[in-house]
This record gives sequence, C-alpha cells and structure tokens, in this order.
Amino acid sequence: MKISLLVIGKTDAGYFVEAIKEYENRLKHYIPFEMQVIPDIKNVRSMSEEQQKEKEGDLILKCLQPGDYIVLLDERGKEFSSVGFSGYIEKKSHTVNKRLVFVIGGPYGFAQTIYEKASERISLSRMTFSHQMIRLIFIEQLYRAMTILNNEPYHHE
Ligand SMILES: C[S@@+](CC[C@H](N)C(=O)[O-])C[C@H]1O[C@@H](n2cnc3c(N)ncnc32)[C@H](O)[C@@H]1O
Repeated sequence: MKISLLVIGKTDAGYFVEAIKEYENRLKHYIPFEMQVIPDIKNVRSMSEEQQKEKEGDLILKCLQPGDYIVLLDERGKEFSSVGFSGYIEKKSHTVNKRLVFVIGGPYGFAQTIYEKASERISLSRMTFSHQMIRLIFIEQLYRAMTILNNEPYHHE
C-alpha cells in the first residue's frame, strides 16, 4: 500500500514547508508516502464558493487513479485517538492494494462530487484548521501512527 496526501495550493509559509518536509522524510522510512499538490486555481475572485469547490473538485478527480481508496479529511468525519488511527492504518494496509489517498479540501471544503467519490471521512478535531495547517497536523499524526505500529518511543499514552 502507498499513502498519498492530495492537497490544494502550494504551501507558501516557510515555517510550514520546513516542518512538512521534516515529517515527510521521517515517514518515508516506514511507508511509501507522497504529497501531491494541486496548483491554486486562478481568478477565484470572480467565482462563487460553489464554483470554486467545483473547479477544485475537477482537479482532484484528475489526480485520482483506478483502484484508489479515497478518504476525505473533514471536520465532520469520524474521529480517532492516535492509537486508534494507527490501528486504522494497519487495517487498511491489509485491505488496500494500491493507494490510500487522503484528500484535504480547499478554503470552502469539498464539492458534492468529491463527497460522492470518497469511501470515508476522517476528522482530526471538531475544530476547523486552515487547509495549510491541516497538512502538517495530518502528516505528524501519520508519522505518530507508524511509530506506534513499530513500537517506537515517540508516542506516550
Ligand atoms: C478551511 S477548511 C474548510 C472548512 C469548510 N468550512 C468545510 O466545510 O470543509 C479546509 C480543509 O481543511 C481540512 N480540515 C480543516 N479542519 C479539519 C479537521 N478538524 N479535521 C479534518 N480536516 C480538516 C478539510 O479537508 C477542509 O476541507
């Protein structure tokens, strides 16, 4: 199984870029991982929220491959503890043959087409984070999950 994180828009803040890179590098010791960045869409000012979500939705669909198992990161999704999330990743490693694709929405969330395409929704908190910040939080949680599965002393209950 390979894990992909599909995100919209380049991370422009240097402090996020550095921290994301750090956890990406750590993660790669445990599991094949890639972060796929969809470029920001242009002329958003002339679009309604709905039009922007649809446009982003079209770009997300273009990045998906046959056999992908799609999970949306969404504050209204299912919540886990870190240990629970490590168990979730382990189970998926037995059932997902190709890519386990986590998707982060744009500033207004996801288009209906993307909700329909996804198999699950996962929440990292009931609070809403920026679409930039949630990347780092997710990658750190994924790294934490891998250390839990490998009995390494990073996570403490
Ligand atoms: C600024 S939020 C969009 C919020 C928007 N109100 C919505 O309905 O989704 C941008 C993206 O960050 C992700 N996100 C933000 N907070 C999250 C959380 N607590 N759990 C999981 N994903 C979250 C989601 O993918 C969301 O689409």
